[in-house]
Amino acid sequence: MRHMWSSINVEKEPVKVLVTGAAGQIGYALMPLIARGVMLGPNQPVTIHMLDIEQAAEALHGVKMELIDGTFPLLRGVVATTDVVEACSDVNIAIMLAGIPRTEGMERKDVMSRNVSIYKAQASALEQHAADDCKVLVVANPANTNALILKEFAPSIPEKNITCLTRLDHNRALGQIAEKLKVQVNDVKNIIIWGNHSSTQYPDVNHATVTTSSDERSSGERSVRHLIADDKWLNTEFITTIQQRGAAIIKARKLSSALSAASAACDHMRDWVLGTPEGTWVSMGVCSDGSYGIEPGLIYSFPVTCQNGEWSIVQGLKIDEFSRVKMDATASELLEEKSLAYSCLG
Ligand SMILES: NC(=O)c1ccc[n+]([C@@H]2O[C@H](COP(=O)([O-])OP(=O)(O)OC[C@H]3O[C@@H](n4cnc5c(N)ncnc54)[C@H](O)[C@@H]3O)[C@@H](O)[C@H]2O)c1
Ligand SMILES: O=C(O)C[C@H](O)C(=O)O
Repeated sequence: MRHMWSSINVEKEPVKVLVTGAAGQIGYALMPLIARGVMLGPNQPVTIHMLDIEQAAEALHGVKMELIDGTFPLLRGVVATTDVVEACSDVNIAIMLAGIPRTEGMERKDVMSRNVSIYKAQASALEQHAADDCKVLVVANPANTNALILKEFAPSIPEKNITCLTRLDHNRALGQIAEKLKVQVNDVKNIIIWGNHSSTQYPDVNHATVTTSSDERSSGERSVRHLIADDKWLNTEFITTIQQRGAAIIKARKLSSALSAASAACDHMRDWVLGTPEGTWVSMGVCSDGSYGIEPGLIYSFPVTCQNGEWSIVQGLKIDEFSRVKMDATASELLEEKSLAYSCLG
């Protein structure tokens, strides 16, 4: 199988991008971003493979018509199908949105029994029909555990190619810090989301910095914790705001987040494929190798940098006692979710 990422042709071959659950609300926000080059870059043609279920086939066809009507120069083809084999064939990237979202009052793991079975079934389709180097991003909830099930039921897909979305939480945390400090969100970096995309996740600002505008005596990066100078807020309200942001959006919209989720999915894939900027890390749910004492094999959100299409966990960060307790609590929840998932699968 050819390796798409090393291509140096001026006229690049299209990358095949699978979007499952494509007739849903994240799909509707995501598709134009992919077609415009926001995910894979302004010079990378794409073919989009959209998968949904039979009941959504007509709506899926409507999205296909809109993509054609969008006259996107990078879009070289659209497949709209309810056939999982056709959808997965030779895809280089898979964005997995398929599943039911939670509604008000539910935790994300409450949709487990419906959603994990989709990931078990679609694991083998991806394993058998996707390109060998296919990069997979699981967005549907419970995202970490769906990705874990996909990994376990597709053992020939390299573990490093299966990830889940915690970039939305990461971006939410950047947004809250930027609002608090009244700075540009672009100037804030190196926040970390540890653990599960759930209400036990731990948004950690201990290594985060803000690029301050230079004056004669000071320029460069300053610690977020130092600039905010309010440990009580950082250790309580900030953390719960990020943990509960998804629920707050459901309460307000009566629907779960979609435009921010689609945007975060693009950020995740773009950085994975094209690389993170020098000196910047991002959060991704990836297979633990035991770093920071997290059980190997769990899909856990870590700080990562990406280069040449590969992510690596940032090593050597100092972890204080407060952080350790929170990182372990979210790891414990993931272990519980794993056994719940297996009991749902029978
Ligand atoms: N990780 C994150 O940060 C994050 C953020 C937002 C939403 N989510 C999750 O993403 C998922 C999608 O959200 P949404 O708002 O687009 O939901 P949605 O209900 O609008 O769309 C889901 C789509 O999946 C389809 N589907 C269901 N079973 C399928 C199957 N077996 N194969 C193919 N398609 C199937 C449905 O028909 C529907 O069109 C939900 O689980 C939601 O909770 C995760
Ligand atoms: O919270 C949800 O259920 C949707 C999504 O995971 C989110 O974080 O917005």
